[in-house]
Amino acid sequence: MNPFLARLHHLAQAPSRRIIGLMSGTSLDGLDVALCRLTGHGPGTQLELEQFRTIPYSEETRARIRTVFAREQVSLEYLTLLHPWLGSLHATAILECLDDWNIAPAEVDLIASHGQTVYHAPQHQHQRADFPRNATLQLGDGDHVAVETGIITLSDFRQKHIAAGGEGAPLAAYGDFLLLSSPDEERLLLNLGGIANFTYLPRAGGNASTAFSTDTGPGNTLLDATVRAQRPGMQYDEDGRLAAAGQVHEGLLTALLGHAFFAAPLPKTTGPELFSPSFLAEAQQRSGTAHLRLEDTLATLAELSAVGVARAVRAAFAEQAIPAAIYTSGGGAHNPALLAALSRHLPEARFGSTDALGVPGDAKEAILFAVLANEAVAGQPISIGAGRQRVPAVSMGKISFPG
Ligand SMILES: Nc1ncnc2c1ncn2[C@@H]1O[C@H](COP(=O)(O)OP(=O)(O)OP(=O)(O)O)[C@@H](O)[C@H]1O
Ligand SMILES: CC(=O)N[C@H]1[C@@H]2OC[C@@H](O2)[C@@H](O)[C@@H]1O[C@H](C)C(=O)O
Repeated sequence: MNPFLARLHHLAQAPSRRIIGLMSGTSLDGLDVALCRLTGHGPGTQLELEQFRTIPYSEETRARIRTVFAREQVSLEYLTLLHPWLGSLHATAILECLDDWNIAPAEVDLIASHGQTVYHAPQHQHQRADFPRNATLQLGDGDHVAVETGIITLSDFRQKHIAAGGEGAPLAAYGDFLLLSSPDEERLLLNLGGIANFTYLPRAGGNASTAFSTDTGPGNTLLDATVRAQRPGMQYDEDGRLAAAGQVHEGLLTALLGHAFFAAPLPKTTGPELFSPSFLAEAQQRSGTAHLRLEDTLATLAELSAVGVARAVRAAFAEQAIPAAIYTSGGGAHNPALLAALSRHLPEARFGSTDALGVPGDAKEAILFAVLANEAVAGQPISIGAGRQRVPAVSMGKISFPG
């Protein structure tokens, strides 16, 4: 037997596994590295987050990713070169973290690598009759991660979800369901990343098929792009100070909310391919607001993110009451202007952070991929939200051996 298969066989039967989850999201701020000890599998999964770090991307790395990121047309040579280069960059980041944490690669069982999304193309967004399918592309080849770290690596998690009928995202529901369901309350878990999404969790032991996750629209992506364009050197509106100093412009907000995405049925996914600077520029032109003060534009964009969330939440529950408990995660959870807008649009909800549930918000997405790898190796194919999501039970992630 291939010794790596024997190792996987052993890992699958072990009571627990030490797994590094990796995530680099649409904000391009860096690579999130979560060292997890996962005990058991399925609804009994126990998480111990041993270490977590974000390795910031250098300006050069950001520029390289932006050369292809969310662009309809790119150099095929550049894309080909970027794929292994990013895999190698991620491997180096892992080895640096392990060195700092005084952990040898041989003491880690698996790596779960999301890769870098460079293009997300659900059918409702690309609308091409010649390719009537959902599609998504993540770069950072898993073989390079495995060979350079010496650790068995699972990668490219989204393709199976698409092959089975989904949009390849959000996958959050799988990890949220296994780690954060509660017998005491139904919950919404709201991730405010570049794109915002939420997971609905019924009470643990209730009707699991009602759990699901959906994107809701922009989280920080338009806020970040606007700040970067108008304040060179600034990456984002720290603590939402600029947005808090502005006024929402109703004309611009209406123009932005006019896009069909906001009225589309759930679940749905999106990305910066749609919510781009040109999406904003068109809405500004239609509403005659191109010369608004930066503060007012940011206040309006924070409002847009909050209204997107509130509309999707209300659409999910129609005439019924929404779950009272909403737990936030992701970088936008650090933005008081965004949180204030959310509270205004969902006044009946009680907002907290997933930190209070034992899952630090900044690490949650990286942990998700460790959970998916744990299920692929030691668990069963999982089905979440059969009622709404209509994706049959799947195991996600492709396996790369280090040799
Ligand atoms: N103190 C802060 N004040 C305001 N905004 C903040 C703060 N800290 C982080 N952010 C926002 O969070 C962003 C990073 O969020 P996060 O790392 O969750 O995104 P991501 O994982 O790349 O996105 P996605 O979940 O869409 O893939 C920053 O670009 C910024 O907009
Ligand atoms: C295609 C893609 O990378 N989508 C990301 C992105 O970032 C947030 C939102 O858009 C979400 O749909 C997804 O990531 C999380 C981890 C998910 O799949 O749940």
